[in-house]
Amino acid sequence: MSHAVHSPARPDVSSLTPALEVRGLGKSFHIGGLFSSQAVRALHRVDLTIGRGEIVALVGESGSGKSTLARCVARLEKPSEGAILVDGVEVLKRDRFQASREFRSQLQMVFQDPFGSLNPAHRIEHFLRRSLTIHGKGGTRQRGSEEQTRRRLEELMTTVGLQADMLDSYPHELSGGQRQRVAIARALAVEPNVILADEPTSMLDVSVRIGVLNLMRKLRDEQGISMLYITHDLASARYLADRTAVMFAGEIVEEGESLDLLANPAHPYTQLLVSAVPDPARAGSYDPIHRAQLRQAVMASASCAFENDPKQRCSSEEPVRHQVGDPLNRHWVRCHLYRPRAGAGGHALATEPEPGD
Ligand SMILES: Nc1ncnc2c1ncn2[C@@H]1O[C@H](COP(=O)(O)OP(=O)(O)OP(=O)(O)O)[C@@H](O)[C@H]1O
Repeated sequence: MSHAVHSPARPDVSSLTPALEVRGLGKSFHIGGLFSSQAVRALHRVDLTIGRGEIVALVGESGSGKSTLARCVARLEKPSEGAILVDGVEVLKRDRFQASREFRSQLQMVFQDPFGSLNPAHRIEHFLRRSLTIHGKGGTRQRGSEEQTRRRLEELMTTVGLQADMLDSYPHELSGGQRQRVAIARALAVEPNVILADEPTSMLDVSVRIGVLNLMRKLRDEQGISMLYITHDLASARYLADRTAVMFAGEIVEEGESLDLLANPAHPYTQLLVSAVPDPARAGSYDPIHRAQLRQAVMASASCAFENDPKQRCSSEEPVRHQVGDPLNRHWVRCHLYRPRAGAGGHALATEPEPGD
């Protein structure tokens, strides 16, 4: 795989109002039945910004909170606290119905399962036409003749790399990769500024994954669409995303330019994830047994499994952000163990306690 390529024509995203901004987002789920006071904290003080025409990958293991974040942003879940700004407008303060109408024309979600999201009784044309007429820009009913609508539907199919005559097919006549392209076309019909893609390739054959990733990249480069790309797969994050954010136990613990972050992971959890990716350049470095032990320690720990400190500072004191290396890489980490390495902007995990500890 090659690395994320930035088109020279793309704007400097840092100078514009972000397409999506999440501030201090928290979400707890009540569990254990009616009389239980137990709750699971799925998200905690999550801050995330996606610039215009930028793809940000959200990576982390199962249960880390990635889908909950996407579902809160898509307003499929109600966050317990925090703010969500789409194009600079705070959406949680808006009337729910109004916000959801506006929302769907600005922000679309593409789900993991290309099989479950299309009703088998309808032809492909039905799904795209519905998005176009109900949610498309220009009001509840898209203006224009039937001929124009059909042309637009064909154009959408071509944009996602499908033949126009597949509009007349049923979902079962398409492959998984083709169905996921239809799901993307359906999102595009609305002309959104932001797409939230939750594991869009994880149920696809390896051979067709790259095509879907390339399509997402094309939509960013040619249409300036911003994306939150949720994945377990670090290699695809490096391939596709401008920046990558790492989620651990409901918090974003590290974030930076994808290439820099994945080459120089600063948080022990990110290092754990990176160590699980077989890499020919690190021959012999992947030890599945060691990785399984580390993972078990992470999952079993009530506090931070990485903190080899009896005082468990993480449970009493939230770690602050530290910049990692060159500020241009916008790479930061939140970990009590982090110590900047003296000199060339590198980093290291502390092996000795901080002064005063
Ligand atoms: N509706 C719910 N009720 C109770 N707990 C929930 C609910 N949805 C999510 N959770 C819990 O919130 C945490 C985060 O789950 P989430 O699905 O967001 O993780 P994820 O990183 O997307 O995992 P995966 O990659 O497996 O989808 C988990 O502990 C999960 O059990």
